Formats: sequence, C-alpha cells, structure tokens
Amino acid sequence: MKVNFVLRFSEGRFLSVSGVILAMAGPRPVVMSGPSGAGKSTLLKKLLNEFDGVFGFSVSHTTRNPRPGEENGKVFWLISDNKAAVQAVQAKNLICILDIDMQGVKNIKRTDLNPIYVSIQPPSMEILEKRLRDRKTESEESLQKRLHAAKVDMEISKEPGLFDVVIINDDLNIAYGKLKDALLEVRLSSLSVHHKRPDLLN
Ligand SMILES: Nc1ncnc2c1ncn2[C@@H]1O[C@H](COP(=O)(O)OP(=O)(O)OP(=O)(O)O)[C@@H](O)[C@H]1O
Repeated sequence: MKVNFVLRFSEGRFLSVSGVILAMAGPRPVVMSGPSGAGKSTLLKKLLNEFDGVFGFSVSHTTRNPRPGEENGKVFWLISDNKAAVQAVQAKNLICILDIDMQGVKNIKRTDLNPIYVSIQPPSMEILEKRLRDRKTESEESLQKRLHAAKVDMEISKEPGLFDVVIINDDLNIAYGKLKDALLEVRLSSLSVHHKRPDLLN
C-alpha cells in the first residue's frame, strides 16, 4: 500500500511525502486507525467543528474509494494555532492526523515518524454492521468485504503495543472526549519537549 501525505511545517513550508517517510521535528503526528465504520470520520468531523478557525484538520484514506464530496488521498491537518500557550511561545503547533488502515499502520511502524497510534474500535461486530448498513454507502458485497476486513483488523489491533490509545466508540461524546485527551497530551508533550516552558502547561 502506498502512503501519501503532506507535511506542513510551522513556518508554512510543505513537503510532499510518498512511500518514504521522513523524520519530522515538532509535535508528534497522530495515526488514527480502525475498521471501516468504527467512526473515524465522524470523530474527525466533530474535531473540526469544535475547533473551527483554530484547528484545521485531516485525513488520508489510502485504500477506499472516495465518497461523494471527498477527494481520494486527501490529507487534512490538525493545525493548532491562536491558542494562548502557543502564541506565547511564538510558534504554531501543528499536529498531523493520519487516518489510515492497518496496512498503513504497519508501514508507518517501519519509519521513524514516531507518531501516537490511536485505534478507534466499534463496541461490537453487530453494532459495526448496523452502523455500516445505516450509513447506506455500501453495496451488500462491499459491506461483506468491510465486515470481513473489520474482523481481521479488530484481531490484529489486540496485538500488545501496536496502539498507544484504544478508543471504543460506543457513546460518541465519550469517545470524542477520549480523542481530545489524547490530542491534548500530544500538544502538551510537544510544548514541553520543544519549548521547555512548564509554566505554559497548566
Ligand atoms: N458513537 C456512535 N454512535 C452511533 N453511530 C455512530 C457513532 N459513531 C459513528 N457512527 C455512525 O456510524 C457510521 C460509520 O461512521 P464513520 O463513517 O465515521 O466511520 P469511519 O471509521 O470513518 O469509516 P470508513 O473507514 O469507512 O470511512 C456513520 O454513519 C456514523 O454516523
């Protein structure tokens, strides 16, 4: 599987990366993965809504076909700026969120990108199936394929150490709260690592 994404540095430079992933200074990127229908897009949309104007964000779906209104391989960014702490250190803090499948996770594990790995999981196969059916984006055939892939994905996800954070997306708001906690931790750790200003971390 091909991994395509664009790194945007705080000074506004862009670097397009395909296949080979380079080490990056700044906040650790966040990898979000989980079976189709687990709720990755829903959670990311909430993030964008809540942080409109503060966070831009984004995703790269590398294996599925684009749904209407989406571009294939589109990469969004979680861009955090305008926050007091960040302004205070006169830096834009930028977190890249990569929404990728299990194969992508395995590929990234072989690089030195050093992201935080977040797994979004459905509460059960039954609920996953219901959500995918209700979404009405799949034919019966692609639905069956996704459910099969989801089973495999959910098994692999149990591998110890594969993910740093596992979020069960049962109640959406609770899952969203957990995602924000994980992202906040990334921001705080990058501030402390890069700026050594513990007074800004409260
Ligand atoms: N916590 C939740 N409770 C109920 N329904 C949910 C919840 N989270 C997501 N959904 C619904 O489940 C469906 C699948 O969610 P979503 O499209 O976000 O999954 P996804 O992981 O992005 O899937 P894909 O990888 O196929 O893009 C959507 O219709 C969404 O509205």
